[in-house]
Amino acid sequence: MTSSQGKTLIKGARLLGGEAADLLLVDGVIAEVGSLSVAGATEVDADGLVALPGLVDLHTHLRQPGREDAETVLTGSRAAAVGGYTAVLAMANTNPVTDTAEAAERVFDLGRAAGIVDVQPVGAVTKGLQGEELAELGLMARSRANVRVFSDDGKCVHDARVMRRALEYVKAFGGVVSQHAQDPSLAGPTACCHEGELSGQLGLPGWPGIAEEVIVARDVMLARHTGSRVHIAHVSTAGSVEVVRWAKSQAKKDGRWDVTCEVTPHHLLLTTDLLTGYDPTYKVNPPLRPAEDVEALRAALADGTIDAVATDHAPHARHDKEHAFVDAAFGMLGLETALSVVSTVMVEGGLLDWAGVARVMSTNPARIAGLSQEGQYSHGNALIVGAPANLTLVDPSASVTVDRDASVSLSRNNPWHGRSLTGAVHATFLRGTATCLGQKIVEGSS
Ligand SMILES: NC(=O)N[C@@H](CC(=O)O)C(=O)O
Ligand SMILES: [Zn+2]
Ligand SMILES: [Zn+2]
Repeated sequence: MTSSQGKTLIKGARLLGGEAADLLLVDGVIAEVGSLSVAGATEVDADGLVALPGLVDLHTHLRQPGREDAETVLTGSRAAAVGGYTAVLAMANTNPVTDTAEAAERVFDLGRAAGIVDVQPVGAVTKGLQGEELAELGLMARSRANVRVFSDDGKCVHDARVMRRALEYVKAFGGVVSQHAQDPSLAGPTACCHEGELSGQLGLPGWPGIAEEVIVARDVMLARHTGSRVHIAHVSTAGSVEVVRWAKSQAKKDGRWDVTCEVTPHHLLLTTDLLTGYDPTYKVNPPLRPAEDVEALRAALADGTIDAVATDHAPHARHDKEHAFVDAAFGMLGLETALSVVSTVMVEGGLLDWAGVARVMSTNPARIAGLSQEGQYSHGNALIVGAPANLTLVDPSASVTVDRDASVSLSRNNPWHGRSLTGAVHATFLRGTATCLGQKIVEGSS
């Protein structure tokens, strides 16, 4: 383990892609920033590397408890560290569902025991994700796990009355409801790809963008009505972005509502025409969309309409994924490749600078998840003296060809396999301790 008690000196990193400086990490915090030479410190050569605050993923499926053959809190934490993350929000659609304080504390404790990233459990909105009765929202919030984000992800909270009650409830403790926006009456139970010309040609039951958009529209109005916080998970259409852009412009006027949203790396780059080969690796919910939607998502991430990039890392065992397209499980891996995809699409594409990447992959997600003010467990901080030493070193010019078999995840449903991307995570530090160094997980950090 790299000097958890000792000192680490990061030499010559470009802070948020700007000026180069040395960073001294001592006892879990950034102790000094400047031109430094420190006797007895472990030195990390960061010449040419960009330093970002540790990445925060608002949307990770860790599969424990229940599907430890696909991922565990430990293996998912390793994948997160390799991907530059220092905190992840673990979705509630496990078995059993994270719908009680005890269940949330179990996930929280597994995360602390792994000790590689801060694992923050997401609480279910409704018992068993059934969409009917509210789960123990208050008890989860007051538990040791300090749950602030609630989601039935995998399922939409489709009953407007239930959504309204949930928003009213979480408002009391500054919680947020993260909505998987998909109206079940517009997206039938067999839908498995974007509804359009191609779904007709392929003979696959499609689900239309409007199934997402009507829920986004309803929920931003519920956010206004309740004065509570709605976060839209994995927005995938130009129409959703339009609704959020409108809601944010209105919210600026009266300050009464708070709407945020996230986009996944795959919806920023992959399009629905990948489905022509019926490869279930590309089967995901919400589905890959046409290029016009992808363009709108990129523009919205650049202009701040979309607040965050979140992976929706969704590991699946081979026997659940390797089926005929209609029968395969929904979801794809994302933690290890997210930064490289964002670097390729947004930075190389001239749409965001590195300060912008820090905003959408660390600062904004930390704020949305309520992790900005948690003392030594705080994330998304500026790289300044006294801040917790959660940081990521990125090599902006590294050229990587993704190899799914090099993954530390237990699953192999990797849609990026064989693709070349520009920009890669070099190292990750959690409270001053390297969890990933030279693109490798640090042995013993678990
Ligand atoms: N994204 C997916 O396609 N699948 C997710 C569920 C979800 O995020 O809706 C999963 O849990 O596998
Ligand atoms: Zn979802
Ligand atoms: Zn998800």
